[in-house]
Amino acid sequence: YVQKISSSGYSIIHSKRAIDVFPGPIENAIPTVFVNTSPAPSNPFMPPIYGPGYPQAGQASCAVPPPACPKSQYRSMDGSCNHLEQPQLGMANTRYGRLVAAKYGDGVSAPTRSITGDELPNARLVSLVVFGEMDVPDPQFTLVNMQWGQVITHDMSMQAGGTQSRKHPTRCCTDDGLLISNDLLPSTCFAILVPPNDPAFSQVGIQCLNFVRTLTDLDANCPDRQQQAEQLTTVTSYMDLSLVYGSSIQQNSQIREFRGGRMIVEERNGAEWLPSSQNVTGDCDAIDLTEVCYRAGDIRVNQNPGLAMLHTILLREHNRIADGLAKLNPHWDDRTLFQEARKINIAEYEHISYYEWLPIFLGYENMLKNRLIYSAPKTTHINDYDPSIDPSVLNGHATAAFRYFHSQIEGRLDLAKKHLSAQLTIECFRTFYIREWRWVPKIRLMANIISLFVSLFSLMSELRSVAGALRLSDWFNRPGIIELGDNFDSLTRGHATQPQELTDINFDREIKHYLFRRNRPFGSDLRAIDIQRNRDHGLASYNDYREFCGLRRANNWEDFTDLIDVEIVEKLKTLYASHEDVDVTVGGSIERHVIGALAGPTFLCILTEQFYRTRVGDRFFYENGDKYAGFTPDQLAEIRKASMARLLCDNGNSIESMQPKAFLQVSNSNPVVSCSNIREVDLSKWIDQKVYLTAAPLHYGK
Ligand code: HEM
Repeated sequence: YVQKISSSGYSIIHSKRAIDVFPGPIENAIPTVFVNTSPAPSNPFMPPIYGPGYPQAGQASCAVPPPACPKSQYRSMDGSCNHLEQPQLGMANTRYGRLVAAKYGDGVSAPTRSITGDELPNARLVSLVVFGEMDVPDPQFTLVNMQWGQVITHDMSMQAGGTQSRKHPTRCCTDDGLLISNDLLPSTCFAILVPPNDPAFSQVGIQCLNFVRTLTDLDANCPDRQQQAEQLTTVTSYMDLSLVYGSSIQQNSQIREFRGGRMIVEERNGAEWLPSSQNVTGDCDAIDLTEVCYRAGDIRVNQNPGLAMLHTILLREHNRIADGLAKLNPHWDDRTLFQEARKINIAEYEHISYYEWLPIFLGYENMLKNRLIYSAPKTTHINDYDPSIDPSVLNGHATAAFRYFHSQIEGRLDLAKKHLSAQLTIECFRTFYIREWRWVPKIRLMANIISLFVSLFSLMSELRSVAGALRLSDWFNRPGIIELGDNFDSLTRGHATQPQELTDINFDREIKHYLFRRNRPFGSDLRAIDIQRNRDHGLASYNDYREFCGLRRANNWEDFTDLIDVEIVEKLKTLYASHEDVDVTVGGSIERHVIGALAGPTFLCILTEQFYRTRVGDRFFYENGDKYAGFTPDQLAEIRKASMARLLCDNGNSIESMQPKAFLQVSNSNPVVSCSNIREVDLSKWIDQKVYLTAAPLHYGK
């Protein structure tokens, strides 16, 4: 068992050594192949857009927990009082947690350096040499899988002081990509320098990629700061759909309708959409003020079309539940309807995330063994809340391990229509069979019965065909595209049909050279940013994390070959001065995967630790049987029927069919079926009958 004290003072005692937990053989990873980029498209540069509301350098605040926690059956908006004795745990504007002590260049806050004292190898160079950009579709998983991952990410953390996709007001590079001279350089700058002969950026003379350091508890002068800097995260750590509801009461009140328990929506073309941003040109790369730009519980909502689509679906699900509850309990007031709908929405999301999504990433057996999920009867609570577990999001998780899944991003978003022939067959059936069968000759009846079988067959196989596609970098920060024509449903179907990119060392060109290009020929490189962020946050080395996870500490380069292919280790040798220097973001991303999981042993150890803490450190986790805050056994059984497929069915504009396992591609064992054949959560179990207080469920765990 691993028994380590983290830098924030708590010990990790539950997890077995990674080597014991994952004893199986290791799969081969895809070899790196570096493909040169195409010539730059000739789009003109857009004028720079500045606007109010961006976080400014030096602007960070520390959470102030309430002096006492009121008794509440619902989560607070800012995460406070989830832990009753330490109300600040998991709150917005608190520190990331750390598994392994920080390794700052100056021991306090400066970016990590080599053990030789020199700078670490250039982040863009590492991105180009170690990571590929091949387009390798995943054979099993759909793009919804990747997109749900980003939803979970945005729910759990957001580094302080960043603008994410929007142009940062702190400039480390000039607008034409040159480094600003040292005497004018803001202190939060840590620009990524572009190496000479860069296959993309050198074509247009870009020598510098903007990068602004994350704000820390030292910047914010937090009262309980220690000597070493700890980065702050500005959203609640819990999986509580803070991206939908906001991470403070103020944020929440700007998106809540305060009627019928509903969240604000705007109606256009017969559908309900997220409310509009109050600062269109500031929050989006809008060309004019009439362009659609959304407001939600998280400022990153507009970042890409798939994300805006899932935000919309989660918002509609809230209102769908609130409306359903209002019909069943007409005596409930707005607050009760809002909080109950929020509680159900969060529970469905947690259920989908832990039982449908995470097993794909962490492996079902691994999750069972480490008590992240249970195989329990449907009405049985799992009472594993442990107040000794800190629910904070770990720096090694958010800044290294979870970002490995940037590899799943696809640069082309398919728009999938219902298949025309299937549609025609259904129409034919409707017209002739249903309306006219009474009086048509028998022969026509026979023909129509055949047509019924054909249409059923089409339904059971595949109803979709690709009618177009969006280039990701054309639509960063321009979410309005999802409202055009039938795009919302087509994008939803597309995400449920299209393979995600294979989880490997390849990162799509759209995020490797064109990230947030804002109509310019090139943008930035997300992989280089991930590596630079690793150093900005002073993460301990790959070797340190190996050791922490119970794996063998390498004494030389060759020792890495137990988990990493020899050819990749050879590449590392050409870049890093020592095997002790390898960044965990890099080392963890090139390990061969553990069988049944989508990561190698080091990242799997960090991810497993994180999702254990996120579950067990959350007093409101949906499976808890707390008499006051939990669900009744019958309600819990309903929540456990929630699925990604049904969520998409219920909240599209007009999605009528879906494969039952939406994270998996359509196949004979996962055919597209009518939405009515996919189980739904029956809200009648929420009819106010006061049975709740008398229920005596069986309990698992303590
Ligand atoms: C089109 C999809 C995505 C885009 C464009 C994107 C882009 C970004 C960007 C720009 C950042 C901030 C980088 C920095 O300044 O350090 C970021 C952070 C991050 N991303 Fe992604 N990402 C995407 C999908 C995902 C997915 C699928 C995952 C994981 C499953 C993920 C995990 C993370 C994590 C953990 C962070 C750090 C969050 C924080 O604590 O601030 N992202 N991403």
